[in-house]
Amino acid sequence: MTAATEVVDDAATSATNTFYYLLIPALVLGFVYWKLQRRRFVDLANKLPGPRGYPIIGNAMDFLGNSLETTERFIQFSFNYGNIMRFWIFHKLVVFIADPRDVELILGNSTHLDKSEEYRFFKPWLGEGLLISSGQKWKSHRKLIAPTFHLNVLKSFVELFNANSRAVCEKMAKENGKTFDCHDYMSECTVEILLETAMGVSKKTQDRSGYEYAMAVMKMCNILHLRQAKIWLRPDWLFKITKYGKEQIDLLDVIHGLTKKVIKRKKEEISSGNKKYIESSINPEEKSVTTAFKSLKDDLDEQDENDVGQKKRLAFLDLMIETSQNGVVLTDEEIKEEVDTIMFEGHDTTAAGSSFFLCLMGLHQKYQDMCVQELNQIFGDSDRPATFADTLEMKFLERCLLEALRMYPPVPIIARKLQEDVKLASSGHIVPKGTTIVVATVKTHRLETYWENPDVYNPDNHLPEKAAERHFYSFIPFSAGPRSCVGRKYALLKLKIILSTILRNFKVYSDIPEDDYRLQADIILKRADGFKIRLEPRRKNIMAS
Ligand code: HEM
Repeated sequence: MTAATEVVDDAATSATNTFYYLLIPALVLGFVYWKLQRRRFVDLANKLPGPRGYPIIGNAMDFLGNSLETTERFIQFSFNYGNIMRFWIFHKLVVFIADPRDVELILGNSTHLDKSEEYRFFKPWLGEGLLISSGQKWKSHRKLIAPTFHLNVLKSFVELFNANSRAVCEKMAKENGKTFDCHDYMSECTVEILLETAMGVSKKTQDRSGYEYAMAVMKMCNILHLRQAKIWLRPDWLFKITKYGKEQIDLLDVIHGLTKKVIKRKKEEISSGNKKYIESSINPEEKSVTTAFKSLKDDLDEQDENDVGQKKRLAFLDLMIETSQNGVVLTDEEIKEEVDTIMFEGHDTTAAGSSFFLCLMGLHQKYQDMCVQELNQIFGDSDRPATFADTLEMKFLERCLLEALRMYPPVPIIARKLQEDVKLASSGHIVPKGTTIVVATVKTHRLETYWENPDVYNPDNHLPEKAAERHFYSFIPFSAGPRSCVGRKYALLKLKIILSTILRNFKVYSDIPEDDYRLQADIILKRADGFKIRLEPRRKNIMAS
């Protein structure tokens, strides 16, 4: 060995030694810092009220069982622990909140826009669509999609809402006098409406795939809920080899099959020069589908209020395809993700909301009669379709609908990942950064401090003077703040037309008292015992006319 190579070797050895001398303290320091942070995290977490857990697994056992059992267990927990509940699922901290003052800190703040990790189970289905995307992608897509639910666009859908409402009445007329589950009818109807309106696919080109799609979505929601509730189904590699993993592949075939077909047809239609611009303007008195959420203004209100003059607009899928064709960054995959998102969010929520409404009308005949009285005043003896202006007159029906959404919010919880520590306004507790925070809408809507007799169905809870007095975040069926539901106005308008059409045609009965409802949160809140109702035609010839 030469002197020169010895010098080089010595230098290398000393560099290696220096590296280790620096690395080891850095690692130790890093570990100590992580430990201190973790200790702080754990200390803060353990100051929050919640059930005692076991070493290592924490409260994971509380999440075992089917979705009906876990929903019922969580309702019981919420009685025991009040408005803040802490759970450990192994090392992961999950905190449920319900007080509107705390909810406002999360939903009203644009720091906490990122969805929690649990939403990743939606990815094989919805990809990076609006519901789960984050950062710049979410921001730019929201800006693109929100105007496709502009009031002008919604007004142009009224005719289709009417035609489909009438069609579902004709289908349900076959159940005359029998007790049946109305959810499947509502589900199929809302899928078909979405296809015709937001997707612009004409009825002539539709087939039974709407029904098959709705049924596949229901089963997918079940699987997604199971993945959240059952810890062993969480790791992808384990999930894939279970029967649920295999079933998911088949269900996604049906779901994506329909969305791909819809996009293909729309592209063909547009390339044959058939682009449907919507031209209409809003009268000042028609500035909103409802005034129910006017204290919680969001981007949807701003776009309607700031609208001046007559503008050409495109419905959702037309705009998506035009944007992509104009070369703005929107890939075919992104279009598919957004179509899947709108199809899911837009149908299952309204199907559940309308089914709860019908059961409640069946149970509370007095309120049903009052709705029908209001409808008689609007329509008299005529069975003409509803206009947009008519829906603004359906004030009592709207209150009945809002009350159904209060007691049985179709989206019962909303989860976010905390981006920084949050000091809760209700108790002063600090919830540390990194926590999965769950807004328990279903509980917020039943707090005695904010609602008189919260377990009693009372449409007067939504009288404008009562709503104005209440905390704005005490009624959040559509979430609130920058990440509120983009389809809120669409949903309310569509529901008013479907439900008023049903009540004009049928007297609705339901015999099961609310105390016997078996609630199940399969992502969307449903009744495990089924949405059983009975119908009786109001006029003999109504469906024949
Ligand atoms: C009664 C009917 C509906 C209810 C109760 C409802 C409720 C909600 C709620 C609570 C959220 C927030 C979810 C979360 O943050 O995890 C949401 C988001 C969303 N909803 Fe709805 N929704 C309804 C109907 C609709 C309709 C008809 C559409 C579309 C046609 C729609 C499209 C969306 C989209 C795209 C999002 C994600 C928005 C974003 O993250 O920026 N929803 N909805």
